[in-house]
Amino acid sequence: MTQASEITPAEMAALARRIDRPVVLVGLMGSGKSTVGRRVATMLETDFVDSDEEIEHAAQMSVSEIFNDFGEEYFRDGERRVIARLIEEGHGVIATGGGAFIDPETRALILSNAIAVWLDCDIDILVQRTGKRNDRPLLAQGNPREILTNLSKIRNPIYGEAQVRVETGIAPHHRTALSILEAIDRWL
Ligand SMILES: Nc1ncnc2c1ncn2[C@@H]1O[C@H](COP(=O)(O)OP(=O)(O)OP(=O)(O)O)[C@@H](O)[C@H]1O
Ligand SMILES: O=C(O)C1=C[C@@H](O)[C@@H](O)[C@H](O)C1
Ligand SMILES: [Mg+2]
Repeated sequence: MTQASEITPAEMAALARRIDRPVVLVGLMGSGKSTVGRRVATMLETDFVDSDEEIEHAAQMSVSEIFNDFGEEYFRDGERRVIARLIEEGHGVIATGGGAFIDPETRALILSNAIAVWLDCDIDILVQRTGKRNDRPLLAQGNPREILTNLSKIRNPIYGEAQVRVETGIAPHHRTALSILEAIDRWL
């Protein structure tokens, strides 16, 4: 494929045909899994689902309410089941919640049935992006920068098991989506 900024409709269609499994986005809170993932799906002319949204829909509660009322373990159980269903249904692009890929069962399922893409992003950028809303219960438990820094130390080696890694910096959503497609194209 030529440079991403020059992907032609024919090249995009050819890439979409070569992608024979769901593209599953993993990474820390604020890395862009939900917003950029939706763009990737639109560009590939495929469907998009978000595991956090699916859990909220199934429970008829927000992620924060589930954490507050039932605790993180209960949320993780639901997340494991929802992601197994989404993989089984074979969606085009799946945005996971930030902790989903850390669960060994979920990770094994994703790695053997999907293309996992790690959106790797600087803590400074994540702090700035996640600061806009307070709907992430883990970040409400203390200093968001410290929490994100600690999570990155624990999780980055695990996110690193994804087949594809994309460094995402300060760039428009569309540009990041193109970088993801380029990286998948190189990996395939
Ligand atoms: N590449 C980008 N450029 C500019 N803003 C971005 C980019 N990626 C994400 N953002 C912004 O950062 C915020 C968080 O992004 P998003 O909700 O997609 O993250 P997430 O990875 O899905 O997080 P979570 O794990 O909490 O679900 C949103 O306001 C989004 O618009
Ligand atoms: O990184 C995490 O563990 C989380 C990320 C969000 O997507 C939600 O799934 C929830 O807030 C937990
Ligand atoms: Mg999200």
